[in-house]
Amino acid sequence: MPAPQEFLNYIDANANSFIQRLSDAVAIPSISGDWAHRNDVLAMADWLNGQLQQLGVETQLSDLGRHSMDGHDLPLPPAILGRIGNDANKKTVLIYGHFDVQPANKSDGWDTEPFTLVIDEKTGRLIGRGSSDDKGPILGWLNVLQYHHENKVPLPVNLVFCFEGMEESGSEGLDELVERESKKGGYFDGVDCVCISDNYWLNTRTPALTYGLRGLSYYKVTVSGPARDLHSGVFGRTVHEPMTDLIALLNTLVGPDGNILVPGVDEMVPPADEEEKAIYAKLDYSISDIEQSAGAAIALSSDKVAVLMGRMREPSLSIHGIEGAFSGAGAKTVIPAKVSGKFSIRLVPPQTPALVDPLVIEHLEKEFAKLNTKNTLKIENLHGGKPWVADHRHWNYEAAKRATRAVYNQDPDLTREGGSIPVTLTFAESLGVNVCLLPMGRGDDGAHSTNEKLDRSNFIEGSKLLGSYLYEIADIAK
Ligand SMILES: C[C@H](N)C(=O)N[C@@H](Cc1c[nH]cn1)C(=O)O
Ligand SMILES: [Zn+2]
Ligand SMILES: [Zn+2]
Repeated sequence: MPAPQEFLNYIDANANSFIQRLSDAVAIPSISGDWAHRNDVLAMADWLNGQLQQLGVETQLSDLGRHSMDGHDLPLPPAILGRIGNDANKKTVLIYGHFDVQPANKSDGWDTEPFTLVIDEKTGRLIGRGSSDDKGPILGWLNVLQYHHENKVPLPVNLVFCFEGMEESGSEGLDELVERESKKGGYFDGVDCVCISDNYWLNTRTPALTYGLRGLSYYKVTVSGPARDLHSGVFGRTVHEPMTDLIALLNTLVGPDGNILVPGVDEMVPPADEEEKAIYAKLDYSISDIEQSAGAAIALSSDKVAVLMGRMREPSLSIHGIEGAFSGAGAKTVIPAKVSGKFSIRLVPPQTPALVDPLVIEHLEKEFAKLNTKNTLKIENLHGGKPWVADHRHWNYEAAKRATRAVYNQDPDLTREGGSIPVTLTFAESLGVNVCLLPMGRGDDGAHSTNEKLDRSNFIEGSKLLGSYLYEIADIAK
């Protein structure tokens, strides 16, 4: 059963106020990875909790305890649990999303202030940190709720919400909560399926449903030696320099062709057969899509299937940054005393952090020993998560396919995502139900990057999509 026409009309008629609400959400810089912004993440939890309550959702804030970040003891942001509807004759759908965002500073290269939503009337872009990842999609659910609440129209399904504020920083504390609440009598007991809107279409024109995510293992490698930063004119070529050792170490991790040089990591993944390659060949995607979203002609291959497999079914290793290194303007002639390289590996089945971590540690220690340095090495695993793949023939996906056809008049691409949402597998395993990823944004949204945006049409049509999906679930469940 398609969503009622009044619902679709309501979303169109209220588009401007929905965008205003997105602007209010973007204005809260809820950066989970920066201890100095922890109060903003807490404020964002309060704001979202208030919005849900105003729209008729019964909520509770679930305390996830405390943790330490960069030497600061901090409260973890609470998870927001919500429920609306308790009709035994209806399916119960669990909605997950995250209200924290990646860091952003104008000086990173943004054209506008990252935490002020800018509406570009010419392009229809809504530009601001979190617009696509993941405040826009969360607010899409609020838009759906608002129609039903204001018009006193019962929802076609029961909804249970789980919104967290630490997704961009390893979802600390959430797995335990999900496992506990999935047990008999727990908050999530009775959930029939899960829907997550926290990723992107493959391109800028074809809606997608996503049935796989890569896992992640995130490492911090610290090399230290001198008791303090040193003058390079006085100490250069007289001491072992931590930065030199670290760069040598980082250089042993990945080749310029993307191949992972840590022995055993790439080898763990079986090669794709012709049948699997045909799946990638069929997707609506071209090299210009990746180059358009990357903003430069820098694809690793001109073969579309090779590029798609690199993102969806192969592991990747990325070097993210060096803490403690000189990075300011000017020409400071320092030898940094302690530097930490940060890198992560995106994992695919059958890889897990437990299988890959020992290989990485053994490799780093072996390569460090080859340097014959007197500096010291420390290896830390900051966070991780397993990869996930779902059955896209399940009725949950059928409902999402029907909703996509109803709203976009198009069949969705079936994709596996290169990013990670570690709690996805926890939901699937703890609840024993199907999880469907129903993205709102486009492949060129620039999530985690500068000038992140969500197209107005994706926000509005995406809100219709989320509502339509619920009606299709109710229809299939009859
Ligand atoms: C796909 C999702 N929107 C996302 O961005 N996930 C992050 C999760 C993460 C893990 N460590 C830090 N962030 C990602 O894939 O990077
Ligand atoms: Zn996200
Ligand atoms: Zn993200």
